This record gives sequence, C-alpha cells and structure tokens, in this order.
Amino acid sequence: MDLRFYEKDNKGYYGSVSETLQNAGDGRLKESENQISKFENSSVKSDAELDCGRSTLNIYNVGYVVKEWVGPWWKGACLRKVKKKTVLRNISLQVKEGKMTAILGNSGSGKTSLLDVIACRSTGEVTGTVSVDGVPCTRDVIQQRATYVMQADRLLPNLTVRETLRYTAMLKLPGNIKAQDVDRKVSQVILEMGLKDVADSRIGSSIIRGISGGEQRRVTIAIQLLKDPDMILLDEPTSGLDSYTARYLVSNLRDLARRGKIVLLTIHQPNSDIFHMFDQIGIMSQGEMVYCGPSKELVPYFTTLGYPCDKYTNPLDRYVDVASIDRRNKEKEYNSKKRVDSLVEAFNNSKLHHTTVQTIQKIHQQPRPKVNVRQKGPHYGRIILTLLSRMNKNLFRDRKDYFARIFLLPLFMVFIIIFLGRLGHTYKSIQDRIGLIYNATTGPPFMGIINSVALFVCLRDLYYRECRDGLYGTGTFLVAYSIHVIPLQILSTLIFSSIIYWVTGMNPNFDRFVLFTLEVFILHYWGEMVTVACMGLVMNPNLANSLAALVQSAAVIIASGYVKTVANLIEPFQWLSWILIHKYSGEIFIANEFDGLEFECDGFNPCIPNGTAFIQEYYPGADERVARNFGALGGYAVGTLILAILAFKIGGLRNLH
Ligand SMILES: Nc1ncnc2c1ncn2[C@@H]1O[C@H](COP(=O)(O)OP(=O)(O)OP(=O)(O)O)[C@@H](O)[C@H]1O
Repeated sequence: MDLRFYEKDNKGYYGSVSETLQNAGDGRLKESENQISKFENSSVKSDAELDCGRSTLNIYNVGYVVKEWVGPWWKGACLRKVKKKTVLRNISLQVKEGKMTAILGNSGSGKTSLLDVIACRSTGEVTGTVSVDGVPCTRDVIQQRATYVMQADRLLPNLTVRETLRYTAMLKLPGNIKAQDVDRKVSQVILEMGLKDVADSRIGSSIIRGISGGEQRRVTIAIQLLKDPDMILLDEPTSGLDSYTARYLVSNLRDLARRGKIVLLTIHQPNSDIFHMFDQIGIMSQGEMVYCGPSKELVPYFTTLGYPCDKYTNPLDRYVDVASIDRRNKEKEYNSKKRVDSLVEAFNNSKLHHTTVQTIQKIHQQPRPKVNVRQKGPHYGRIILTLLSRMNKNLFRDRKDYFARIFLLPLFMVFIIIFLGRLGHTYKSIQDRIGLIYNATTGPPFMGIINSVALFVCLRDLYYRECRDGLYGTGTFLVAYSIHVIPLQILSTLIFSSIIYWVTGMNPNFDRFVLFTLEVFILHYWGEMVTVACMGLVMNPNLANSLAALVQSAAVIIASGYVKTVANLIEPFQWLSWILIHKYSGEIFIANEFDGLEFECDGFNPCIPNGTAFIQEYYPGADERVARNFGALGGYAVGTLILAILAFKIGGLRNLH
C-alpha cells in the first residue's frame, strides 16, 4: 500500500495514468495501458487547450426537499402526515472540463441525491440552478450531453462484452451511422476501459460465471461512453471493487477527464492512493458541503480549522470522519452535530465557496448560448430490430432458459395425459372432458406467468436504465418483447396441443384442433402479458407472480363456468364475467369440444345424450358465438399489451440505483 499519498506529488496533478500505474508497480496495468496509449496520445488535451473555452457544469445554490408520508400505509395519502425532508441544502459547485471531481461523504449524506438532481432524476422539489456552460440542465440537455452511471450494473448475463456494447451502440448512435463505424466505436471504448482481454467473454450473473465485478462496472461505464458525452456522472463507480480494480477504474476516469470530459463521481470509501487522482474534492454531510475545492488544498484547509491530518492517515478517511455524525449516544450526536454545523458555516464563509459562487453568478449573467439541435437517433425499425435481436440472443445462449420457454407448457401436458388417459364417449366422459378443458384453460396462462417471472426481470431492469437514457420508450420495449415471445409461444403451444389433442382423443376434427391451438396460444400470451403488466406496477417479481396468478384464478372461477355455471352466479359476478377473458375462452373450448359429440348413456337416467344438449344446458348459445368469442380473445391479446404499456406508465420509470 502506498503510504505517501499525503506527500505532495512533484509532477502535479496531471501525471499520466501510466505514471500512476507504474507507481502502483503493476505489470498487468502497464500492459493494459499500453494498449490504449495510442488512443491517449492522439486525444489527450493539453492544459492550455483545456483552459481555452473550457466547459463547466455549474451547480448553484441547490436545495432538494422530498416528501415522506409518516404513519401506517392503510391510512392512505390523505390521512397520513407529510413530513418534508431536506436532502440537499445550499450546494454550489463548479466542475470543469478536463478535471475529475469526487464527492465524498458518509452514507446518507446526499451524494446520490446530488447526482440525481444534476441528471434531472430527482423526485422531490428542487431549488437553485444546475447548468452546463450557462444552459440550464433540462432532461433533454442531460440526455444530449451527459451520461449517468448508476451504482448497480444492469446487464444481460448471456451476452459478451462486445455484444453488449454493440447492441447499445445500435440504440444510441445516430440513425445514419454505418455498421463499421459502430464496430470502430465499440472497439474504441473497449480499449479506453481496458476491456480488451474480456471483450468476447460473457457478462455473467450471480448464477452464471462471467467477467468479474470490476469488469462489469467498466462495461457499465463503457456503455455510457459510446455516445461520447461531454459530462460523465458516476454514482459510486468503485463500490464493491478491490483497491487494485478501484484504482485502475479511477485512473481510467481521470484519463477521460483529461480528454476533455467533465467527470463527477461520488465515492464511499476511497483508497488512499486514489486521492491524488482527483482534481477537486467535495465532502458532504447531512446534505451540505463541508468542503469543496482542489484536492491539494483539502489538508491545508482543514488544518487551519484545527483538524490536521497526520502523514500516515488517509486524508479522505480523516475528513469524512470529521464530517460525520456520531449517533452512538445523545452526547456524541450533539457534539458531532455541533462540529459539522461549524464546518458547514466555515465553508460557507470561506474564500473557496465565495469564489465558486461568484464565478457561477458571472456565467449566469452572460447571454445564454444557443442549445444545439438534438442529434437524430436511430429510427424505430432499427430500435425494434436491435431490441429483438438482443432479447433472442440473450435467451438462446442459455440452454435452460430456452428449454424452459419452449418446453414448460408441453411438460405440463404429460401430467394431464397420465391422469386423464384417453377420453371415452360415455356419459361419464363429460366430466373428463371438462377436466381436460379446465387444464387447457389454466395451464397455458400459468406457464406464461412462470416464464415471464423467470425471464422478464433482467430485461425490465435494463429497460429502466435505457429508457431513462432516452434510448427508447415503454411501447417500443413491450412491442419488441411481444414479438420476441410470440414465435416461441406458438412453437410451445403447437407441441402442447398437437400431442394433447390427439392423444387424449378430443373432438376429432382438424379445424377444431386449429381453433383449440389458437385459443391455447392466446391464453398463453395473455398470461405472460398480464404478469408483465403486474411487473410494471410492482418491482418485486414474486409479488407480480402472485398478483397475476390471482387475476388468472379469479377469472377462471368467476367466468369460465367450469366451477359454477355463470347463470347461477350472483348478479354482480355475472356482470363482472363480461370483462373477464375466461367467459369467452370457456365458451369456445366447450363449443369446440362438445358440439356434435354423441354420448352413450349406459343406463344413466337422466342422461345428457349429446354435446349439443350439454351446451344448451350449461352454455346456452355458445356454439353460435364462436366467431364473436374469438374476436373477444383477439381483443384481449392486443388489450393486454396495451394494459402492460399502461401499467408501466403508471408504475413510472424506476430509479434503480
Ligand atoms: N425520494 C426520497 N424519499 C425519501 N428520502 C430520500 C429520498 N431521496 C433521498 N432521501 C434521503 O436523503 C438522504 C440522502 O440520500 P442519498 O441516497 O443521496 O445518500 P448517499 O450519500 O448517496 O448515501 P449512500 O452513500 O449510502 O448511497 C438519505 O437519508 C435518504 O434516505
């Protein structure tokens, strides 16, 4: 470990990454750096270049207040007390192009909230201004000029690093870009982030072995560099990384800054040797700045306030500690709060703070520069095709997932065949037929529920990030998902119905078999899309699973007529049945199977001698309503897609940190 972090770096704060890495004495790092040195040499800007017309991110007097509802949830929003919580107060900070700024602070000090406010992702009331080069940071400006790397990596586990980047590039880069330019850009960011050695390795997940956590972090950052942003915001990019990987990552980021980017990151527990890499440091406590200024002035500043840092202590640890509230007991809490208040006051009265505020005020007084017209993104067709191809590849790469999607429904059939065997033509076979139809009604939607809970979650989480980045919308994502699942569901349904229909001896007519298959497919798709809709409303996939299963079971019990004839239900349930899919699916299944069948009564009296009599008794008129009922099923298929889109709109874009 390098204990010389506090000694002044004679080469200043602009030493190249290679130097930093050589200091770290690591051959592997040097090798990786050599790979990107060609790129560096051509694009690293000199200080003089950087100073001339340097871009700046200006955060001026920013405050952020969120609402919290106090009391049990069942009291509802109206009866519960609303508590306003001040998350950020009076934050002013300037981040210059070419420099890397780190925001530190203990947990809950407001680091992530500050990035959220800058990136227009906050959920509360924001005061003050955030601007880039005098242009207020709106969502559009942020999408055009900045990228935000969140704490968690949301990547598809079965794709390689290169594929992940290539697909994102196809979604991000302008519509007229050529395929070879996309590949060139992808190779460039792979080199920049030192991912060359793992470029063709799988990403992996907690279940599938893939690249390491540090490499996943770098892929997440590489994704955000594809668009060549002016400004890079990173929330805890080093969290969960060992000190070696963290140092390497930060040195990559410093390189990016040197190439003319504005780099602002939050960091929890920085290693001592990372300290020298930051140009500017902000230390936050309870939503306020305790220090914000050049990293080389950090120790002298705190020393003048009476908090020196000895030679063998990490200054970042030392001053984050000084700015923390000690909540072990009341006395300690009171004393530490007093200390933090005085530090905040001292900083607000400091020359550092005043200079920042005055500089930003001057920028705001200048005429506002014109905002560039937004670059045209890829066209709708390319987005849909890219999403589709990515979903397909991710699924096909995992044998188990792929087999589950195709064979789960056919596997269910095995149990039905074992228990029911072959249907006869006696009066008693009516019960067996209803049992079979009941299973054909409930099985496909349940398999749809299981499939989406297992396979949709990673796609949904990726959607939340990419939708926030402005790559595509909810409708596009869910249409692509539908197109992705439909062929697989058709295949799965065909295997299921071809075997079950003919092996059990259902009504032997090819047209009826086709109708049966079509109906099973629609129910399968409906079950999956209802679950997708539930997953738009609730984040927890298990809860979404339960909700979808409840909807499905209730719909069967109320509307199918298998459990109780609809005409015998109490009136409200009869009305309700009109809006449930199983009213229509039940009638189709029954009419399709029973119409035209003859039964042997075997001495039973009274007996239902044929299918027509059964339909007249329990589903009067169902055989005449097949076309109408199919129309309704088609409506449900399209309707659930619309429902899913609405559910995602209502659920909103989640901020998955
Ligand atoms: N939307 C919100 N609703 C309620 N409280 C919030 C909201 N956003 C932030 N807070 C609160 O504001 C405080 C600061 O949160 P923030 O996530 O910014 O801290 P942090 O410094 O990033 O913490 P960590 O290092 O643990 O990620 C926390 O107490 C958090 O609970």
